[in-house]
Amino acid sequence: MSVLVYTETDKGKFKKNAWEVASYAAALAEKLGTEAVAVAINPSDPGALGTYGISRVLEVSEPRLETFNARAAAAVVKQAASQAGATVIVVSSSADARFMAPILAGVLKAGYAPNVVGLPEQTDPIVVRRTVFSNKGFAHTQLDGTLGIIGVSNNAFGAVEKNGDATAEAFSPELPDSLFSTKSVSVDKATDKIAIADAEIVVSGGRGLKGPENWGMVEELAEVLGAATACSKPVSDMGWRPHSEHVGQTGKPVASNLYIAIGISGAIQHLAGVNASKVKVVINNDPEAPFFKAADYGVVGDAFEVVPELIEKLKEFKAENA
Ligand SMILES: Cc1cc2nc3c(=O)[nH]c(=O)nc-3n(C[C@H](O)[C@H](O)[C@H](O)COP(=O)(O)OP(=O)(O)OC[C@H]3O[C@@H](n4cnc5c(N)ncnc54)[C@H](O)[C@@H]3O)c2cc1C
Repeated sequence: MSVLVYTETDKGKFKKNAWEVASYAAALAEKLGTEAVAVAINPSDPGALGTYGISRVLEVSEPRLETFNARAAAAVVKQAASQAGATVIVVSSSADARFMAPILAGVLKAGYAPNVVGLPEQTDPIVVRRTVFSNKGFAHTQLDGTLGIIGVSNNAFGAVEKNGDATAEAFSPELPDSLFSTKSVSVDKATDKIAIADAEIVVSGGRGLKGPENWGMVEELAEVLGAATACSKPVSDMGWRPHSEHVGQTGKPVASNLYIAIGISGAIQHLAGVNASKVKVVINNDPEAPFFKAADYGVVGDAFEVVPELIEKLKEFKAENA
């Protein structure tokens, strides 16, 4: 018996979500009185997972998997689960993991609970709390059967460092060529900016910013905070910002530790996609803007005065605490 975690890599480097799912798997293994084993594809430093509580890493070296392939990844994880004698498999909420996990659930005839926001409330059988209906509610889902797959929501658990060592074992799953018969498309990142999905802090702008020429201060605030930039739907519809920044019910979901909304009214469709964020701050000159009801902190004021002042104060704070 063990907990197996699928830790994702990008060009050999572990993705940020790998630390979070490894930490989750380690805590779950402790709860179940067993070990946490990771499977990683082409990792350059598998031992790094020891810092997050993993004791063993099944290291797959496979050039055909340099580009993500959901069916092949599912085959890897399936065979790793068998090798590790896993009763639970932990995956992230990345687009790749969301593509792979249902295939894995199908081939293993296992239950799959995505959007999980904490350790199981009950372990025999496993019952997890997960967000549903665009983060508007919670469901308590029971994983029946001998094997269950848990998809951990981004930033729901965090990365928890420990003083551990992980031993890496070469693992060579059988991957027939037929798994690679479909063409995989690889998308290079357009910029080196922090991706919304990986961001701990997101700075987002709405129609209140009047035009694309005013985004300099949003980008500067994001840079000072090490944040990703995002926007409301009308802003991307009008072409002020790229569609990749559109967040909300019909855009990207945000589950950051801090979400700063500038000149965004807080329409239900916007909030549906961002309310999984831990702390929400709104800057709006209308005290009646609905976002104030959903926010943890609010500044009633003109964004064109508040944001530059905030940037200045943050720069001062960083200089004093450097
Ligand atoms: C089916 C459907 C799906 C949708 N999906 C999404 C979605 O995924 N994401 C999304 O964002 N929207 C979505 N929408 C649109 C949504 O209903 C709202 O229209 C949209 O979120 C409003 O964007 P906004 O807050 O930027 O603009 P507005 O509603 O125009 O709000 C602008 C805000 O800026 C404030 N403001 C103005 N000037 C200043 C200033 N100088 N300083 C500070 N504040 C100022 C105003 O007080 C106002 O509150 C969807 C709508 C539908 C019907």
